[in-house]
Amino acid sequence: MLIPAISPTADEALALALVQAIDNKTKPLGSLGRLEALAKQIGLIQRTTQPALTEPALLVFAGDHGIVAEGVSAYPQEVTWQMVENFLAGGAAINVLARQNGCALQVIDAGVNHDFGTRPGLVDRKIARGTRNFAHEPAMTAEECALSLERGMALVRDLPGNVVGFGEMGIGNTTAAAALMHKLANMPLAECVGAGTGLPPEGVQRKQAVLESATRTHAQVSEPLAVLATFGGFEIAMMAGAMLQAAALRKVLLIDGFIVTSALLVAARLQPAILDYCVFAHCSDEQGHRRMLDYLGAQPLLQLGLRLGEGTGSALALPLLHAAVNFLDQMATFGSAQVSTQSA
Ligand SMILES: O=C(O)c1ccc[n+]([C@@H]2O[C@H](COP(=O)([O-])O)[C@@H](O)[C@H]2O)c1
Ligand SMILES: Cc1cc2nc[nH]c2cc1C
Repeated sequence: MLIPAISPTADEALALALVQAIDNKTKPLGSLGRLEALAKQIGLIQRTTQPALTEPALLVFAGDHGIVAEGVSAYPQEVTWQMVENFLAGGAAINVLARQNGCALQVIDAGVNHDFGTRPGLVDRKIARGTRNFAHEPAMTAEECALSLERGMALVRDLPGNVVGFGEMGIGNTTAAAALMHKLANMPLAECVGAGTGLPPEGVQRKQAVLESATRTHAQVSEPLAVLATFGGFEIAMMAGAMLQAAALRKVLLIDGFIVTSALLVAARLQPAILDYCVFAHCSDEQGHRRMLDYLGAQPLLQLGLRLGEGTGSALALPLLHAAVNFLDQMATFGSAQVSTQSA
């Protein structure tokens, strides 16, 4: 498997030109706050002082997890395929938000434990019907992990636009994501484990005990792809591949919540420059997400108390990307509007 090359976006001359263009707009210096940093980032990604967003797409990857046999989620595994059906019928939160924000939605079966048959609208990239239970054995083989990454990369090569949002669905995947965080960001499990879909405190304790035992079982695993294969999910690995390809193609990546960010942890270990291409949509209420973002040096745009997944944060942040690009494109400058500049 070939991991695509990703170049840092740094370009001093272009950065200066972008800052000048932003500072020339009819507003007090810096007064558009985070939108200014966003406009600069998108300009650097697209290598222009006139960035534009085309055909944003949201990819929602679904997969099941063998670790659910240990009782680590508040919901049963069949919710994964039932929610996939809901996505296809247009009735989930992400359908509403993607529609509202003019974002195309692709739903990908990365490894759901269900036979969907031929379902129009569902992108079938199924690796297997769920991962193995990593309490006892690695969740995937190295081959399954590599195939997941490759399928994610191929999906993004076929996308027309220059913005890709990421989302996921998978009962049990906050347990997988917590393990990835523990191993890849080197944080104590207690800081990585949260309530997921809504475990009560005893449930969170149980989840932590399951993870403590599993990480002891696989204590020798440390290399990022081995960590991904041991603890990850098919949807997480496919997302990591899709993210790497999207950054290699200089697209803007919209990063959603706890699980999507855990896929980025893997991708960033393989290609650190990927972070230049990432816009962090929001900070999830899942305990652990804030620390995961801090570890990556990421500043999320929104904090709305969301803990849903599906790419809902990504979809909600898309209008802010449009705002950043539009002010740079459409605002008058001090010169063109004949407005006086700062006096002192
Ligand atoms: O995105 C998040 O931060 C997030 C936080 C908590 C839960 N989720 C969603 O809930 C599911 C995983 O929760 P759990 O408790 O089954 O591990 C999965 O479908 C995720 O999309 C998502
Ligand atoms: C109903 C439901 C919807 C979801 N969407 C993402 N994760 C989810 C988990 C549950 C339980």
